[in-house]
Amino acid sequence: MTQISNQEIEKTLRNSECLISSIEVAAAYERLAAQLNLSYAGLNPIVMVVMNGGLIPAGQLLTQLTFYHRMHYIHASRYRDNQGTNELNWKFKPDVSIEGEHVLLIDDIFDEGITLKAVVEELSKEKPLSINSCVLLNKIHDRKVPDFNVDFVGIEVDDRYVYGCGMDFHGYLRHLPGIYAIKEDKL
Ligand SMILES: O=P(O)(O)OC[C@H]1O[C@H](OP(=O)(O)OP(=O)(O)O)[C@H](O)[C@@H]1O
Ligand code: HPA
Repeated sequence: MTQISNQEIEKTLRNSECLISSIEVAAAYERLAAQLNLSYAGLNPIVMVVMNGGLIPAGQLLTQLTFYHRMHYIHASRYRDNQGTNELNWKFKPDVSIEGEHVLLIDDIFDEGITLKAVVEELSKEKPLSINSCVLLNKIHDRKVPDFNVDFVGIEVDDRYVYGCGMDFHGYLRHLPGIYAIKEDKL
């Protein structure tokens, strides 16, 4: 990923508005953790972080989990091929057996749903006992993939390109503790 100068990044930050504050995000993590703790009590699942974006939400959630679990990760990215079709590019497939296991995927955002749907379809071939997904954000629009839904959602977000809390702006700004977007008049 190409480097962007610090000045350009600072300009992006000046042109950004906060859509969801770090306080609201922290409250969403608490709510999500409480739901997961109820759903997974005693189930001893494998928690799979969907890299890169899932890293920060997973880190924030894991310390609040009260059920015993093992943590692994997968690395998959969406890309549009030259036919305009959405494909999933597997960069790292799980190197553990998930057969007969409860699996919980954690990602940052459910946008069109291409990534999580494809990941769930692929991992389901290995016959896990259950496979569910959890995201910090669900983006509200009517372009979702058919026949798939995410199971645990922290916050609904407007249909804008967002960054922070794991989500990037040209590879940067994943570390921001709130959710940001470019101001409408600066687009
Ligand atoms: O619901 P979708 O429309 O599939 O979009 C959501 C996915 O897109 C982003 O990943 P991306 O492929 O950009 O890679 P990243 O995690 O490295 O940012 C994000 O982290 C989700 O995994
Ligand atoms: O709004 C978004 N921001 C960052 N990454 C994303 N991947 C899908 N949608 C988004």
